[in-house]
Amino acid sequence: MIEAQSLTKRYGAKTAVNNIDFTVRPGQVTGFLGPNGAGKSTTMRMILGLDRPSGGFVRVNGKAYARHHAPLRQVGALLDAKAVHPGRSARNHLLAVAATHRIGAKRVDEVIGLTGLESVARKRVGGFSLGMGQRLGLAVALLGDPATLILDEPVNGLDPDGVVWLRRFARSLAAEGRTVFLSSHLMSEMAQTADHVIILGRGRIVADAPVSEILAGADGDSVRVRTPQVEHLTRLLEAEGATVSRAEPDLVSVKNLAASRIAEVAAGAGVVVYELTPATRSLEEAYLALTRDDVEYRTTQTSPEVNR
Ligand SMILES: Nc1ncnc2c1ncn2[C@@H]1O[C@H](COP(=O)(O)OP(=O)(O)OP(=O)(O)O)[C@@H](O)[C@H]1O
Repeated sequence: MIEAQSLTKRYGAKTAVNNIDFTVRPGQVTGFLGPNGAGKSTTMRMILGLDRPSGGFVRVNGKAYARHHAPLRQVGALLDAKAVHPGRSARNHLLAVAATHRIGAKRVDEVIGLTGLESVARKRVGGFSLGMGQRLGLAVALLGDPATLILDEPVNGLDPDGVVWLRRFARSLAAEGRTVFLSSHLMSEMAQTADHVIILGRGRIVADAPVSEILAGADGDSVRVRTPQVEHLTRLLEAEGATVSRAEPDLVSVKNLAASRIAEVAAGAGVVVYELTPATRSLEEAYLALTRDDVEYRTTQTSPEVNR
């Protein structure tokens, strides 16, 4: 269980995490989502006692991380998979970390098996691919058989098989009753892995809900309408009870009105329409809509591939 209250982190004038409250519960996978720079890593670092909050607090399994006598046995974390001595073998690296907590070689070999590292366990970590490095990071996280796992962007660098493996693995850890908290900037990834998501935008929580709820909310149908007479058509459609939001200078998204009715209204008023496309909003779009105002560095591309 992870509990944050009024958790805040400021770096000079910049507020990276702004007074957030949340609880991550055992027995399920909780996804931590947000665009780059939203504050996910900073929050995870505070959970793990690597950064001091400027305000508020966060507890893991009932206590601040630093107050646990054997933190590896409470919390397993995967933050930066590259932070490993390159000359050591994977097994020796695990043995070295295990020794700090009086964890024996038997458990080291167990986690090697759990993470599928048997064939490379005696190879130098320096030659590992990113995916193998991620598996090794996970093996370290699991050494103490912790009740809580915190994984920062764990699918980064994994090949498609690795992604499927990690997804199943995260779910099996949660099924054992553990708290599994993993970050990602991809909603589509979380939709397949997490039971619950907490979405961060510019240091604030913009959603904290079961994935099923976000999916249900994402299914509102809309119609994309491209026209050079945006203002005029918007007024006409709103008079019909539609909700119209502007996506681009000449493009609107229309809800609560059928495409056929939009066409009739436009034709009746002599409004030129270049495009009229009924669209079902994908989960990815729902996520983008939630975080639209919170992206620090925006590209000019606005419509990602539909991805569910
Ligand atoms: N040590 C630091 N000093 C100053 N600013 C920082 C520091 N660490 C993070 N920030 C700023 O805090 C904000 C949140 O960063 P953070 O890395 O937590 O975001 P994130 O959601 O994890 O993003 P990413 O996916 O890019 O890692 C960003 O604006 C970042 O530039």
